[in-house]
Amino acid sequence: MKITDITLGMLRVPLKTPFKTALRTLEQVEDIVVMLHTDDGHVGYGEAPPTAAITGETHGSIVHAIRHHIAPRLVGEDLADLNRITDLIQSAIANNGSAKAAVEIAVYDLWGQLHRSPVYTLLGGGTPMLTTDLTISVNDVDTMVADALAALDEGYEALKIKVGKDVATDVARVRAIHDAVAGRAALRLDANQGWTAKDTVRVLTILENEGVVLDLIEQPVPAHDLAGMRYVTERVNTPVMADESVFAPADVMEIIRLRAADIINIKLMKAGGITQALRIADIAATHGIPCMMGCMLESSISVAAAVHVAIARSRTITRIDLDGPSLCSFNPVEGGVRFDGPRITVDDAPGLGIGNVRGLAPL
Ligand SMILES: C[C@H](N)C(=O)N[C@@H](CCC(=O)O)C(=O)O
Ligand SMILES: [Mg+2]
Repeated sequence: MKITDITLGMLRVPLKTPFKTALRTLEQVEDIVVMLHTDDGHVGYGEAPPTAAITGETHGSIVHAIRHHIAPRLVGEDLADLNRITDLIQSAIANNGSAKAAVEIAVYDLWGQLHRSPVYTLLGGGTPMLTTDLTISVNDVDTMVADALAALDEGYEALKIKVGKDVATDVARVRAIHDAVAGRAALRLDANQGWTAKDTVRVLTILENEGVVLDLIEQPVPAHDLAGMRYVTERVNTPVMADESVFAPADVMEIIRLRAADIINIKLMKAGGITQALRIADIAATHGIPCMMGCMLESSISVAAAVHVAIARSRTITRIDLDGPSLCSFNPVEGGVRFDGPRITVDDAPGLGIGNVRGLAPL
């Protein structure tokens, strides 16, 4: 099975409600879809979201990196040599993790089709079922409480509450949701770099003293501030999770060396795809550090790939934040992973199991 062509499309899917974090507000998924075509008529799918605020990537940069740096290296390559192809992708250009991830995901999809097995089986196997949390966007207190209660009605057992705005209102947000949820769901906070280290310790000390038990606090301080992250980790009981501070395997090694965080959030778009995400999970496993599998604002093509990785590394990846497809107003993908509220299930279709993607505009 040899790669003969690489085509791109634009996928637009409106969200059910605007997605709001300390970094940005978004009303629709607008992602680049990669299709790898082979000499025997197979198609592998991948997807890249332009998350400029986090990865620095835009639509333009993703398309340029794929068309001019990555794709020319892949035509004629044989899927039987997965390692060679992933090396070619990773060494094509520095950074540009989402562009690399989209192409790599499509390669793994084809690799699974070549071996007539789901990707997770080829990565080591596991139970093809996960449970995701749901993100509660940062809004006024009443809206967030209503959103949290609606999520409970849909069966979610873990909520990822976006904070990182002004500290006093953030405390009020978490307190109100904690009281309304009354123990029916685990509560995770994600400040998306919005607080200082001292703010974070202040907020968490107030909440902890009031008896608010949190599953974790994610990326409270700016990505580069590992000293600040460590300052927080040393002073609060709530587990601290690094997100924007960890893109590559070297970043997780530094976090571990500094003891700057308790948990790592792995995302294919930060890592540059499946190969590096597996390395991060394996480094974390070696050091006994648990991981979350997370996503950007992505639809069910690239999130499907994250699902396969999370299943295959379920001993290390113990928390799942793969709610991108649940935030979308419809699923553009036929076949593939099934996203049904908090429940995610995978059938035994080869690769990622994607049959077709509806509404793709050619690029
Ligand atoms: C969608 C997911 N639950 C999430 O919150 N992901 C990111 C932010 C993604 C984005 O801005 O597109 C995170 O910070 O964990
Ligand atoms: Mg985060």
